[in-house]
Amino acid sequence: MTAPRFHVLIPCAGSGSRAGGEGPKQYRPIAGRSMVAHTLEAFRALGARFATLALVVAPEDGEVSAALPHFPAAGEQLFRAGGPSRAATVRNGLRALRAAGASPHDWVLVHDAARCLVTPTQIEALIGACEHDPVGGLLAHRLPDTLKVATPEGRVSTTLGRADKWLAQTPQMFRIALLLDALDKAGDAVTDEASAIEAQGLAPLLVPGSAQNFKVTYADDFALAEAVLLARRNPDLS
Ligand SMILES: Nc1ccn([C@@H]2O[C@H](COP(=O)(O)OP(=O)(O)OP(=O)(O)O)[C@@H](O)[C@H]2O)c(=O)n1
Ligand SMILES: C[C@](O)(CO)[C@H](O)COP(=O)(O)O
Repeated sequence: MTAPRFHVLIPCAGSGSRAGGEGPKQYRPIAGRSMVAHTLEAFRALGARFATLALVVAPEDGEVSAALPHFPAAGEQLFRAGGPSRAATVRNGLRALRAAGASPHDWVLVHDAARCLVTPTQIEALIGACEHDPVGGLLAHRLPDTLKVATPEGRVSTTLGRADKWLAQTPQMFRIALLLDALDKAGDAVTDEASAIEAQGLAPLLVPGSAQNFKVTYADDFALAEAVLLARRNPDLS
Protein backbone atom coordinates (compact mmCIF):
# COMPACT_ATOMS: atom_id res chain seq x y z
CA MET A 1 0.00 0.00 0.00
CA THR A 2 1.29 3.52 -0.79
CA ALA A 3 2.11 5.78 2.15
CA PRO A 4 -0.92 7.77 3.31
CA ARG A 5 -0.97 11.46 2.46
CA PHE A 6 -2.11 14.30 4.71
CA HIS A 7 -4.95 16.66 3.81
CA VAL A 8 -6.28 19.68 5.69
CA LEU A 9 -9.98 20.52 5.80
CA ILE A 10 -11.02 23.85 7.31
CA PRO A 11 -14.75 24.24 8.04
CA CYS A 12 -15.44 27.93 7.35
CA ALA A 13 -19.22 28.04 6.88
CA GLY A 14 -20.39 29.10 10.33
CA SER A 15 -22.34 32.26 11.07
CA GLY A 16 -20.58 33.28 14.29
CA SER A 17 -23.83 34.06 16.08
CA ARG A 18 -22.23 34.01 19.56
CA ALA A 19 -19.66 36.59 18.46
CA GLY A 20 -22.30 39.13 17.41
CA GLY A 21 -21.29 41.88 14.98
CA GLU A 22 -21.64 42.11 11.21
CA GLY A 23 -21.21 39.03 9.02
CA PRO A 24 -19.50 35.69 9.68
CA LYS A 25 -16.73 36.13 12.30
CA GLN A 26 -14.12 34.22 10.26
CA TYR A 27 -13.91 37.14 7.81
CA ARG A 28 -13.54 39.91 10.39
CA PRO A 29 -10.11 41.54 10.61
CA ILE A 30 -7.74 40.61 13.44
CA ALA A 31 -4.24 42.11 13.57
CA GLY A 32 -4.55 43.46 10.02
CA ARG A 33 -6.03 40.47 8.18
CA SER A 34 -9.11 38.30 8.21
CA MET A 35 -9.32 35.66 10.94
CA VAL A 36 -9.25 32.84 8.39
CA ALA A 37 -6.11 34.27 6.75
CA HIS A 38 -4.21 33.70 10.02
CA THR A 39 -5.63 30.17 10.26
CA LEU A 40 -4.55 29.35 6.72
CA GLU A 41 -1.08 30.78 7.26
CA ALA A 42 -0.29 28.26 10.02
CA PHE A 43 -0.88 25.37 7.60
CA ARG A 44 0.76 27.06 4.60
CA ALA A 45 3.88 27.47 6.75
CA LEU A 46 4.29 23.68 6.66
CA GLY A 47 4.62 23.82 2.87
CA ALA A 48 4.64 20.45 1.11
CA ARG A 49 3.57 18.53 4.23
CA PHE A 50 -0.03 18.58 2.94
CA ALA A 51 -1.32 17.12 -0.34
CA THR A 52 -4.40 19.36 -0.12
CA LEU A 53 -5.34 22.41 1.90
CA ALA A 54 -9.11 22.78 1.55
CA LEU A 55 -11.54 25.38 2.82
CA VAL A 56 -15.27 24.60 3.03
CA VAL A 57 -17.45 27.70 2.81
CA ALA A 58 -21.20 28.23 2.52
CA PRO A 59 -22.57 27.88 -1.05
CA GLU A 60 -23.70 31.53 -1.01
CA ASP A 61 -20.46 32.87 0.55
CA GLY A 62 -19.59 36.25 -0.97
CA GLU A 63 -16.69 37.21 1.31
CA VAL A 64 -14.04 34.53 0.97
CA SER A 65 -12.32 35.98 -2.13
CA ALA A 66 -11.82 39.37 -0.50
CA ALA A 67 -10.71 37.78 2.78
CA LEU A 68 -8.21 35.46 1.03
CA PRO A 69 -7.10 37.18 -2.20
CA HIS A 70 -4.44 34.55 -3.08
CA PHE A 71 -6.55 31.48 -2.31
CA PRO A 72 -6.73 28.86 -3.75
CA ALA A 73 -3.08 28.51 -4.80
CA ALA A 74 -1.55 25.26 -6.10
CA GLY A 75 -2.55 22.32 -3.90
CA GLU A 76 -5.42 24.32 -2.41
CA GLN A 77 -9.16 23.81 -2.89
CA LEU A 78 -12.22 25.94 -2.22
CA PHE A 79 -15.34 23.82 -1.67
CA ARG A 80 -18.65 25.72 -1.65
CA ALA A 81 -20.26 22.88 0.27
CA GLY A 82 -20.96 24.20 3.78
CA GLY A 83 -23.97 22.72 5.56
CA PRO A 84 -26.35 23.80 8.34
CA SER A 85 -24.15 22.31 11.10
CA ARG A 86 -20.40 21.96 11.55
CA ALA A 87 -20.73 18.18 11.20
CA ALA A 88 -22.58 18.59 7.88
CA THR A 89 -19.93 21.00 6.61
CA VAL A 90 -17.15 18.54 7.49
CA ARG A 91 -19.02 15.60 5.93
CA ASN A 92 -19.58 17.53 2.69
CA GLY A 93 -15.95 18.63 2.69
CA LEU A 94 -14.70 15.07 3.13
CA ARG A 95 -16.82 13.91 0.19
CA ALA A 96 -15.44 16.76 -1.93
CA LEU A 97 -11.89 15.79 -0.89
CA ARG A 98 -12.52 12.20 -1.98
CA ALA A 99 -13.97 13.43 -5.30
CA ALA A 100 -10.80 15.51 -5.76
CA GLY A 101 -8.62 12.39 -5.45
CA ALA A 102 -7.92 11.84 -1.74
CA SER A 103 -7.70 8.14 -0.81
CA PRO A 104 -9.86 6.55 1.89
CA HIS A 105 -6.66 5.59 3.72
CA ASP A 106 -5.22 9.15 3.72
CA TRP A 107 -5.22 11.27 6.87
CA VAL A 108 -7.28 14.41 7.18
CA LEU A 109 -6.65 17.18 9.71
CA VAL A 110 -9.92 19.03 10.37
CA HIS A 111 -9.35 22.50 11.82
CA ASP A 112 -11.80 25.28 12.73
CA ALA A 113 -11.39 28.49 10.71
CA ALA A 114 -12.16 30.16 14.04
CA ARG A 115 -9.00 28.78 15.75
CA CYS A 116 -6.71 31.35 14.18
CA LEU A 117 -3.96 31.03 16.82
CA VAL A 118 -2.87 27.47 16.04
CA THR A 119 0.86 27.23 15.28
CA PRO A 120 2.87 25.05 12.86
CA THR A 121 4.63 23.53 15.89
CA GLN A 122 1.30 22.40 17.38
CA ILE A 123 0.18 20.97 14.04
CA GLU A 124 3.44 19.02 13.71
CA ALA A 125 3.07 17.75 17.29
CA LEU A 126 -0.37 16.34 16.45
CA ILE A 127 0.86 14.66 13.27
CA GLY A 128 3.91 13.21 15.04
CA ALA A 129 1.77 11.76 17.83
CA CYS A 130 -0.94 10.32 15.57
CA GLU A 131 0.58 9.23 12.26
CA HIS A 132 1.34 5.71 13.52
CA ASP A 133 -1.70 5.49 15.79
CA PRO A 134 -4.46 3.02 14.85
CA VAL A 135 -7.24 5.55 15.62
CA GLY A 136 -5.95 9.13 15.32
CA GLY A 137 -6.43 11.98 17.74
CA LEU A 138 -6.85 15.65 18.52
CA LEU A 139 -5.15 18.60 20.12
CA ALA A 140 -6.66 19.21 23.55
CA HIS A 141 -5.96 21.25 26.66
CA ARG A 142 -6.11 19.99 30.24
CA LEU A 143 -8.91 21.73 32.12
CA PRO A 144 -7.22 24.51 34.08
CA ASP A 145 -10.15 25.55 36.30
CA THR A 146 -12.47 23.94 38.84
CA LEU A 147 -15.46 22.45 37.03
CA LYS A 148 -18.99 23.14 38.31
CA VAL A 149 -22.28 21.58 37.26
CA ALA A 150 -25.16 24.07 37.24
CA THR A 151 -28.78 23.72 38.25
CA PRO A 152 -31.42 25.17 35.87
CA GLU A 153 -31.57 28.16 38.25
CA GLY A 154 -27.88 28.94 37.75
CA ARG A 155 -26.64 27.62 41.10
CA VAL A 156 -23.94 25.03 41.67
CA SER A 157 -25.28 21.51 42.04
CA THR A 158 -21.89 19.81 42.29
CA THR A 159 -18.17 20.07 41.52
CA LEU A 160 -16.57 17.51 39.22
CA GLY A 161 -13.02 16.20 39.51
CA ARG A 162 -10.90 17.74 36.77
CA ALA A 163 -7.92 15.37 36.64
CA ASP A 164 -9.38 13.49 33.67
CA LYS A 165 -11.02 16.48 31.90
CA TRP A 166 -9.67 18.03 28.70
CA LEU A 167 -10.95 20.80 26.43
CA ALA A 168 -11.20 19.50 22.85
CA GLN A 169 -9.41 21.66 20.30
CA THR A 170 -8.55 21.29 16.63
CA PRO A 171 -6.90 20.07 14.44
CA GLN A 172 -8.46 16.63 14.84
CA MET A 173 -6.75 13.98 12.71
CA PHE A 174 -8.28 10.74 11.43
CA ARG A 175 -8.25 8.51 8.35
CA ILE A 176 -10.71 9.88 5.78
CA ALA A 177 -12.82 6.73 5.34
CA LEU A 178 -13.07 6.08 9.08
CA LEU A 179 -14.11 9.67 9.77
CA LEU A 180 -16.63 9.88 6.93
CA ASP A 181 -18.28 6.66 8.00
CA ALA A 182 -18.34 7.79 11.65
CA LEU A 183 -19.85 11.18 10.77
CA ASP A 184 -22.46 9.58 8.49
CA LYS A 185 -23.55 7.40 11.40
CA ALA A 186 -23.35 10.13 14.06
CA GLY A 187 -25.58 12.69 12.32
CA ASP A 188 -25.57 16.42 13.01
CA ALA A 189 -25.54 16.44 16.81
CA VAL A 190 -21.79 15.83 17.27
CA THR A 191 -19.78 19.00 17.76
CA ASP A 192 -16.39 17.57 16.85
CA GLU A 193 -14.87 14.73 14.80
CA ALA A 194 -13.59 12.85 17.85
CA SER A 195 -17.17 12.48 19.19
CA ALA A 196 -18.17 10.64 16.02
CA ILE A 197 -15.13 8.35 16.29
CA GLU A 198 -15.88 7.72 19.99
CA ALA A 199 -19.43 6.69 19.04
CA GLN A 200 -17.82 3.89 17.01
CA GLY A 201 -16.26 2.53 20.21
CA LEU A 202 -12.79 3.92 19.45
CA ALA A 203 -10.63 6.08 21.72
CA PRO A 204 -8.93 9.05 20.01
CA LEU A 205 -5.53 10.11 21.33
CA LEU A 206 -5.40 13.35 23.37
CA VAL A 207 -2.37 15.39 22.31
CA PRO A 208 -1.52 18.39 24.52
CA GLY A 209 -2.24 21.65 22.71
CA SER A 210 -2.10 25.12 24.28
CA ALA A 211 -4.43 27.56 25.99
CA GLN A 212 -3.57 29.94 23.13
CA ASN A 213 -5.23 27.62 20.61
CA PHE A 214 -8.66 28.81 21.71
CA LYS A 215 -11.65 29.18 19.40
CA VAL A 216 -12.71 32.78 18.80
CA THR A 217 -16.30 32.42 19.93
CA TYR A 218 -17.48 35.45 21.92
CA ALA A 219 -17.08 39.18 21.21
CA ASP A 220 -14.23 39.72 23.65
CA ASP A 221 -12.21 36.81 22.20
CA PHE A 222 -11.26 39.06 19.24
CA ALA A 223 -9.20 41.42 21.41
CA LEU A 224 -7.41 38.49 23.06
CA ALA A 225 -6.64 36.85 19.71
CA GLU A 226 -5.32 40.14 18.35
CA ALA A 227 -3.10 40.68 21.41
CA VAL A 228 -1.56 37.21 21.01
CA LEU A 229 -0.98 37.64 17.27
CA LEU A 230 0.63 41.06 17.73
CA ALA A 231 2.81 39.76 20.56
CA ARG A 232 4.06 36.92 18.34
CA ARG A 233 5.15 39.51 15.75
CA ASN A 234 7.06 41.41 18.43
CA PRO A 235 9.28 39.02 20.39
CA ASP A 236 9.82 41.73 23.04
CA LEU A 237 6.13 41.35 24.00
CA SER A 238 5.75 37.57 23.82
N1 LIG B 1 -22.57 25.11 9.80
C1 LIG B 1 -21.31 25.33 10.20
C2 LIG B 1 -21.04 25.74 11.53
C3 LIG B 1 -19.72 26.00 11.88
N2 LIG B 1 -18.74 25.86 10.96
C4 LIG B 1 -17.33 26.18 11.30
O1 LIG B 1 -16.93 25.41 12.39
C5 LIG B 1 -15.96 26.11 13.15
C6 LIG B 1 -16.30 26.09 14.64
O2 LIG B 1 -17.62 26.55 14.80
P1 LIG B 1 -18.00 27.81 15.70
O3 LIG B 1 -17.03 28.88 15.47
O4 LIG B 1 -18.22 27.39 17.06
O5 LIG B 1 -19.43 28.06 15.00
P2 LIG B 1 -20.13 29.28 14.34
O6 LIG B 1 -21.33 28.73 13.69
O7 LIG B 1 -19.25 30.08 13.44
O8 LIG B 1 -20.47 30.18 15.59
P3 LIG B 1 -21.80 30.16 16.49
O9 LIG B 1 -21.97 28.72 16.97
O10 LIG B 1 -21.48 31.12 17.58
O11 LIG B 1 -22.93 30.61 15.59
C7 LIG B 1 -15.88 27.53 12.58
O12 LIG B 1 -14.71 27.66 11.83
C8 LIG B 1 -17.12 27.62 11.73
O13 LIG B 1 -16.97 28.47 10.58
C9 LIG B 1 -19.03 25.44 9.67
O14 LIG B 1 -18.12 25.33 8.84
N3 LIG B 1 -20.32 25.18 9.31
C1 LIG C 1 -14.54 21.29 17.23
C2 LIG C 1 -14.51 22.19 18.44
O1 LIG C 1 -13.82 23.37 18.16
C3 LIG C 1 -13.75 21.46 19.53
O2 LIG C 1 -13.78 22.23 20.70
C4 LIG C 1 -15.89 22.53 18.92
O3 LIG C 1 -16.52 21.38 19.37
C5 LIG C 1 -16.73 23.25 17.90
O4 LIG C 1 -18.02 23.33 18.44
P1 LIG C 1 -19.03 24.49 18.25
O5 LIG C 1 -20.29 23.98 18.83
O6 LIG C 1 -19.13 24.69 16.78
O7 LIG C 1 -18.51 25.63 19.02
